[in-house]
Amino acid sequence: MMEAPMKSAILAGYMPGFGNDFETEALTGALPSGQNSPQRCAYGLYAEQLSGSPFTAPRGINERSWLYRIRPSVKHTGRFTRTDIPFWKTAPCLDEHDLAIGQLRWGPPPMPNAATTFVTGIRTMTTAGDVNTQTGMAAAVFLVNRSMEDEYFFNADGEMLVVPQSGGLRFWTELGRIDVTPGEICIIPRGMKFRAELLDGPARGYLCENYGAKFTLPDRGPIGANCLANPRDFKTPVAAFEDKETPSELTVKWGGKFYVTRIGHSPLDVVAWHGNYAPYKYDLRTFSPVGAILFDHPDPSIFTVMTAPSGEEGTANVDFVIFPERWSVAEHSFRPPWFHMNIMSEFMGLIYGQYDAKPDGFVPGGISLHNCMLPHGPDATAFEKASTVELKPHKLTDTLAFMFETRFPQHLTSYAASVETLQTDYIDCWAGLTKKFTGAP
Ligand SMILES: O=C(O)Cc1cc(O)ccc1O
Ligand SMILES: [Fe+2]
Repeated sequence: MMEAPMKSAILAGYMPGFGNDFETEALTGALPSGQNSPQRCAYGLYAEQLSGSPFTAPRGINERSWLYRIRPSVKHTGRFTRTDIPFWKTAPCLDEHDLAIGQLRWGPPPMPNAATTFVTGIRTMTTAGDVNTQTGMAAAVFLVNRSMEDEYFFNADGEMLVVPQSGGLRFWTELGRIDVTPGEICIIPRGMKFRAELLDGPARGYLCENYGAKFTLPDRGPIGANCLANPRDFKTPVAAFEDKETPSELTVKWGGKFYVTRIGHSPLDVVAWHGNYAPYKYDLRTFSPVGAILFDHPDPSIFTVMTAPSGEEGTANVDFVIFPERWSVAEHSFRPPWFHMNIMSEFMGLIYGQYDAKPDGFVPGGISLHNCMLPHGPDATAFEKASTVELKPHKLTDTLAFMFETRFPQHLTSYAASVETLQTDYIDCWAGLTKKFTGAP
């Protein structure tokens, strides 16, 4: 009998690790050995440094890559002119609407009828902080029905955390190709040129634009050297390049405004590179959750995949937290999230399945927003069930929700305040929580 072919743990086309010093070449000998700037590079390539941190940043957070490319980036920009991407908003973006504060929830925003690419299909929901002081973030959905062709983009305002919810995307970036499908995420660093192609019909998902320090892995403290997000599960693409002489346009997001320049070739022309400033992807199903194995419900920070620090210890500019499949085993405990008011502002999305605190109304592709100090918690149905259910070990299967949580209040865009899937009756999910106090113990 023929044996089934052995499946390798190594993902072809990617290099494993988080923040490693990678090296990769698409043509043999393209990468200089032992130095960054030879007098003449192999293949007639130009050497260029792309810095993701100030030159003098401490070693642990110093990030840069050396790119060996057909033309230097300066030849990928002619004169810029202003352009509009009307629904992509940037902080500060205040007073766009007159909706009162409140707990908010949306169904999946509708796919536009017009053609939308990964860039024109961004619909910003909230902005927080200020791009000019490199603090805060913006949370968006993307609704994409067309691939980018001879159209390229880079974001000078922040790194982009892409969380697909349906369909898939292929990011052709300067440093290589990343395919990302629901259950995976990818990060495209500030300044990295790319175009996005659809993999399988229209795509939708969520985007966090992080204006602050880059996402990194949280310290594990007493958890030790393993579990949560393990570095080997982060995958950076190997070098791949286009040598394409066709009329193209490059759009840049800079200071919340958009600029375009027309060029006669593809800017994705990096033949080889080395360094630690690079795009990467991560499969959220490789996250190894650690939780309460006897009683009580811990803080959701135990599920932090990545954190973008703000400079103040323990106070993230953005935390990216997931609620993955897991066993629920706590004894004599109310197992779902408790009622709470938090200083951090929580933007949540659902990739698939059901979220335990909100069995109804929070649907895949939907969004909830619980802003700074606005009370929330399990809805009445979830509360009743979790208060009375027999507490056997129970597996939460086929479920994946996430949260972009920031220290800065999240302000709604006019799109978020007016999109037809805004659930104006969200607050009613707590209406069934009645007074149970009788005075008797
Ligand atoms: O509000 C939410 O659903 C997110 C959340 C989950 C949890 O387990 C504890 C706190 C919290 O904010
Ligand atoms: Fe919460």
